[in-house]
Amino acid sequence: MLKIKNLNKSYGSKHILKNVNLNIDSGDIFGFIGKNGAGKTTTIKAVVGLIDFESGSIEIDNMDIKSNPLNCKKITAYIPDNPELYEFMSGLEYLNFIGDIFEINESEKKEKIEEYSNVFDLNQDLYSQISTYSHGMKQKLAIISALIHNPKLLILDEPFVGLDPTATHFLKEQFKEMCQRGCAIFFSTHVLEVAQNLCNKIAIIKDGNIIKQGYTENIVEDSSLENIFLELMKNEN
Ligand SMILES: Nc1ncnc2c1ncn2[C@@H]1O[C@H](COP(=O)(O)OP(=O)(O)OP(=O)(O)O)[C@@H](O)[C@H]1O
Repeated sequence: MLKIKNLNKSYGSKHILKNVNLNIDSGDIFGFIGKNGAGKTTTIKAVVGLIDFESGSIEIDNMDIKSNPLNCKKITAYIPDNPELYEFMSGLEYLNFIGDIFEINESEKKEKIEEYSNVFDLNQDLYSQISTYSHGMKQKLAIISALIHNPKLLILDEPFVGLDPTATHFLKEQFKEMCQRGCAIFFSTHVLEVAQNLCNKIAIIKDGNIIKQGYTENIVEDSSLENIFLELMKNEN
């Protein structure tokens, strides 16, 4: 569903991503792990078309993101770590707006908005202006806006930051449900416990290099992801 091949990205003279190769299949919940500044957000931004890159290729559902950007975006949902929403809209207006962009029919849109705003406990606040929302409420709204259009590929940057325990629980349940329907989920996180328990596959990036990638159980074996991660950070220095 998402194939990143030999991706290289620099900011000025600083080589940030160094031949990054990642493969995320339908049904995967794929965790992307690395220290601050390792290159996670840069990779994600390249995938969703927010930044250009010098070499390599990115394919979503066998479509190249550079030659077929619109069709890639139609099947992808992206939730950044700090969602910038239209603050002057109410939550409901925003969700309707996103639903219309993705051409969801009226009855399905209404049903999905109701379902997910209940699940994420945002139904009471849907008529309030987004400018009055807390960080966590904005995060929930961004998540709902991604879920209502049923993406084939869901990409999230640090999705659990700022979410309360109930919303965290429901998001994890949604991930499992979506991956059972064949959706591919790719997210960055610093919460290694969540990654270990939730993700069937994991990649670890250090200084722009993928230093480990594969099935979680094969990476962790009888240790813990935290131990493996700390060990890898030591070894690679
Ligand atoms: N717009 C930019 N201009 C110049 N350098 C940048 C820019 N954005 C990111 N970088 C650099 O690219 C490197 C990777 O940053 P990135 O945001 O991808 O890290 P990250 O793994 O997501 O980190 P974190 O866990 O802290 O979010 C860092 O050295 C950062 O300083």
